[in-house]
Amino acid sequence: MRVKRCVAVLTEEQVLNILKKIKAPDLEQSIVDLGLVRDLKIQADNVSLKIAVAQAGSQEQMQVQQEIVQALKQAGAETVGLRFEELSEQDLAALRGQGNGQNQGQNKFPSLLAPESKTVFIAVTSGKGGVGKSTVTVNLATALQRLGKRVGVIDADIYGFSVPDMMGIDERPEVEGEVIHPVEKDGVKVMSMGFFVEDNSPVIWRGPMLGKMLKNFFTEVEWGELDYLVLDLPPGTGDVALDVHQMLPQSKEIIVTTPHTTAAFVAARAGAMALKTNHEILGVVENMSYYPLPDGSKDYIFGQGGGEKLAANLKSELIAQIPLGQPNKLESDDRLLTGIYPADSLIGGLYSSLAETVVKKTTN
Ligand SMILES: Nc1ncnc2c1ncn2[C@@H]1O[C@H](COP(=O)(O)OP(=O)(O)OP(=O)(O)O)[C@@H](O)[C@H]1O
Repeated sequence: MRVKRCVAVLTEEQVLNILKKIKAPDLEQSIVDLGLVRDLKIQADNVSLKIAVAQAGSQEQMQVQQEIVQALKQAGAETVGLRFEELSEQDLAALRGQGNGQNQGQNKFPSLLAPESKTVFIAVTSGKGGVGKSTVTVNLATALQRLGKRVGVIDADIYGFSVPDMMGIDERPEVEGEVIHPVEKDGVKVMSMGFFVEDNSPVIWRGPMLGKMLKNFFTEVEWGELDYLVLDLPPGTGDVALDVHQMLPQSKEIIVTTPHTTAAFVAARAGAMALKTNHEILGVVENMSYYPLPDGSKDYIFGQGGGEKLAANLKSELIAQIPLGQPNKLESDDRLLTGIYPADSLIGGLYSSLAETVVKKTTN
């Protein structure tokens, strides 16, 4: 009798995670981080992919081949279709440079990823889009800067990079030789994936490419000394979130939700990932909590309790409840209207309190 094997269908994320552990022979870095995995396709329990190698047909290639097939079959793939393509001399030289990127970076300027770096990383995440993750990122960063901290922001939300717009940034980073200088706005240093997109055209970047970009943001960008680096991650638990978890094991997290219970339920997944990867959750920020009425009462338009419930679920704390309100342009302020709330507004004050809480929680 023929017994049909019951196999789990792998997702792209799972496959990339498995491949991440496999190193390119003479580059000493993961084939995924180096962007050597191409044309990945998964159909039922068949996985097919192309790998770029230094030298086709070499002993190293065969070794990588065996490692990949073995790892994927062990994880449940029935068949693994592997093709190879040879890297050009130019690509190879660039990758060799990148392989040592961290060391080169350390020679050029101290890397934020160096073990002696004192920078506190805070990843701002959410379960779904549109809950105000970018708004919280830029306003928390600004509030920390107002407290006198040296602050940087990385906008890694590739599907909706809104940080430059929210901060009123029109310029691009300056590139000097091999060094990239972040854009500085109101004392906050900013790098955004959006700086590398022309005319707001849609970008289709695959996971490994994103990871590479993000890594370059740490190793090729001269941040100077920073007390805090706040990262705006794409919503959900995709590749970039995973990259950040792996690249920044010391990163702490803030989870943004709205009071709506469904939003909080979805956000719990992002929180569960943080817990699973041992990232400390600083707390939950509930955004759009209520609409403040002129008589001082509150209208809970989107319901109540989502933030509280999520915090309890994650054994964390609700560290801010931000009401609905447009960041107003001050009469005296002739700058463009941005997404930053003025320090003396109700919401600006709430962000100051949030920044104080964050400082308290991250200072020993
Ligand atoms: N408290 C608030 N009151 C009023 N509008 C808000 C508030 N918070 C955010 N917004 C607005 O809601 C919209 C979505 O916010 P934002 O871009 O910060 O969300 P997001 O979670 O980062 O979304 P995405 O992941 O899709 O980029 C923006 O237009 C923003 O100005």
